[in-house]
Amino acid sequence: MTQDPRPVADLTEAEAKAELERLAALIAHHDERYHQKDAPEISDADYDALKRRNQEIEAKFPALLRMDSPSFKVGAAVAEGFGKITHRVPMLSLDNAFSDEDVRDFVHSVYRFLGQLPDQSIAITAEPKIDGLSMSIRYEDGKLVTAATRGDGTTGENVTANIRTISEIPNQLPKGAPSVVELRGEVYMAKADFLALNARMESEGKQTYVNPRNTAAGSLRQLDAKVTASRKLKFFAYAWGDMSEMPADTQHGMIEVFSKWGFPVNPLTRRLNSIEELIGHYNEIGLARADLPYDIDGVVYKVDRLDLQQRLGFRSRSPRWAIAHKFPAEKATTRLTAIDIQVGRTGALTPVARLVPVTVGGVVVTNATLHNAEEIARLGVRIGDLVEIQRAGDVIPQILRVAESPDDAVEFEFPQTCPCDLKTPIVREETAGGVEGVIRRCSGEFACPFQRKEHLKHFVSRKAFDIDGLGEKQIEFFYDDATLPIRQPADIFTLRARDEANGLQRLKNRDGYGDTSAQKLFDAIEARREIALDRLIFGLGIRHVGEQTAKTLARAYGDWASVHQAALAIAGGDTAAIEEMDALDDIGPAVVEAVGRFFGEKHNIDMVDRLVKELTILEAEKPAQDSPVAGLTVVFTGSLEKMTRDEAKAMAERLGAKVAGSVSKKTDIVVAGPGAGSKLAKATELGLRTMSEDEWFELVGVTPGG
Ligand SMILES: NC(=O)c1ccc[n+]([C@@H]2O[C@H](COP(=O)([O-])OP(=O)(O)OC[C@H]3O[C@@H](n4cnc5c(N)ncnc54)[C@H](O)[C@@H]3O)[C@@H](O)[C@H]2O)c1
Ligand SMILES: [Zn+2]
Repeated sequence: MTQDPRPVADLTEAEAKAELERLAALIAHHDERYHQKDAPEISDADYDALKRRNQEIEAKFPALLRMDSPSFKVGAAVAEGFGKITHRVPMLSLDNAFSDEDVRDFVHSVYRFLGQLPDQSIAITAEPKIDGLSMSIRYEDGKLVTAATRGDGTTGENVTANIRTISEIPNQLPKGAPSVVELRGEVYMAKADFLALNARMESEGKQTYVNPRNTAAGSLRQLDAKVTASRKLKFFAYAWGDMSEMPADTQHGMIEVFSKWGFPVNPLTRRLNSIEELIGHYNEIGLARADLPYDIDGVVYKVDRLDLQQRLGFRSRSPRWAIAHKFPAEKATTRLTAIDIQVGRTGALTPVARLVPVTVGGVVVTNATLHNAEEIARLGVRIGDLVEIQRAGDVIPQILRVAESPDDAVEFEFPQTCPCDLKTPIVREETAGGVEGVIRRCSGEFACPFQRKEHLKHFVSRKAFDIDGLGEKQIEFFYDDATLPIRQPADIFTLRARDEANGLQRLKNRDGYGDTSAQKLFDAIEARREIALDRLIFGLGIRHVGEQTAKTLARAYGDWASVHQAALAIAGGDTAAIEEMDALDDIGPAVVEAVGRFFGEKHNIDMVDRLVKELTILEAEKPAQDSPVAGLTVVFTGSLEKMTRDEAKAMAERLGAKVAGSVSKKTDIVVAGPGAGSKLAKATELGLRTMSEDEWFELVGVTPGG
């Protein structure tokens, strides 16, 4: 994207025609990547540059204007899988201003259009331009009825169920609100929630997201609203569509009404009276930008009076009464002095570029992520290079390109071992997403000091050992404790004995522990000395061995001795053992390989041996082979009335059935409670066997509660 295109002034008409054709196709491609797939390939600044070039050529050669010109288009068409909603009032885009000059031009054009003299001041509202995705939410008689994305401006995606999961958006308007209200605004993800989500993705060994905007869009445009619900999306109201009645006559007044109705509105909104004030406010927001809890990419100016808005009207893709004053791309050039390897919680090794400190958009940047070895190769970056960096969406700075490479720059060699110095091999993993998805990990797992603490947290987590009073916080506390350290799982079960050796004096009377709480902790630990086989397997934190896989393994092998023997055999390369595990339902080569790798490391074997000595491991319950649902795949949906989801799942599994989260052709039975929605619809569509909760109990011959 950095190649210099030919200046517009030098283009012949034939060249301009070809260039417009190229740009139309290219921009349409990037629109689809950004709006439909939530996965842009180029930066917003580069995208905006393409649009501007297109506009400049069109301005110089008006006769060449294409029917499919990007200048007329808004967003992209509705993605597959969603219902469509036609907007009664179109959802448009905004014209952009990139300089103070552009802002002046905008204000002057407003005055000119209205025939107003410059001294008759026209109030203009300034609102931060939230970097999320716009949403139109329709209320009828006060009740939320539909919600739609912008789509191509005319038709959007029906995301009503997803929007209902956002707690900041009321389901009900207060009494007295107009009978039809189409409220519009921006759904976004706060930076902190984005970082927390990424930390979680990382701890689950999944590839992380790139920025809050795409993550918010991707989280909202989910066919399964449960995913949306888990993502903590937020909202700011700033516009409207179809309204049966107008509750105010200015932009600012409308926003105040929205706030009274219970919608979040942005606190940095101002009503201003001159170009100088607009630019002053823009500069102020620019300085505050880095510290805001959410990403913004500019300031939107809107003529405040709604009657004037109406007179000004619309162009094909944007209103004449508003403009987005964008912040410049946050780029800078600096020297790369070193590349360090950072070890994440799951052992993922990320190369980090150390930079000569440089200020980018008001923030001092000293590091930039290089993502993985493939990215280093793609950029061709070497130590000592002058690099161009960008703060993308305010999160982690990225290296865009090498600006200059001196002769004495040094090639970076990706290390063969983890900085933890265990000399355990680095494992290269390919997750979805091509070269971007390649992750290298330290295979040290429990033994790698960078990973051990996180493994311990996993070990005590709810679906593993689930020890009351011993959670993440306490692991942090005990991990580095001088007198009673917990450095590996077995240490948890020796905690009391170690304390006893000191007359039970070490734990109590400090850091919040008294007689009772210390005793309570010891009791909770004792209660878990007897543990279900699947919880133990899951608790070990073997890569790819999640809760479900742990259950499958437990059920298949029955007892710990058999699991252990099989795992050691697999580590030793025993083909029969490998094939046996590989043949299990839902278990693929990745799991078998991970088990083999885990039990191929002496430190893991020792850790497990020490732990197992402390435990009584229960045998797995054998699933009933003669049950009427043995071997079938069941989906529970809707609200169950006689059992919880967990109970339903456990019962079905006890009866030898497999419980799935989503309906597919492979589903055998769908048990639907009241309020069952899309899953039931899909089951009916696929002609699957569906039944009520009661029919389910009848089928399996169980009396609820009995
Ligand atoms: N990187 C890429 O490949 C790529 C591709 C397409 C679009 N884009 C980016 O998307 C944007 C262009 O798309 P666009 O058509 O949505 O235009 P836009 O983002 O420039 O302006 C319109 C949008 O601004 C948002 N907005 C936020 N706060 C607002 C407020 N207070 N009042 C009104 N609107 C507000 C709304 O969602 C509205 O739809 C640009 O930033 C562009 O760089 C990038
Ligand atoms: Zn390591």
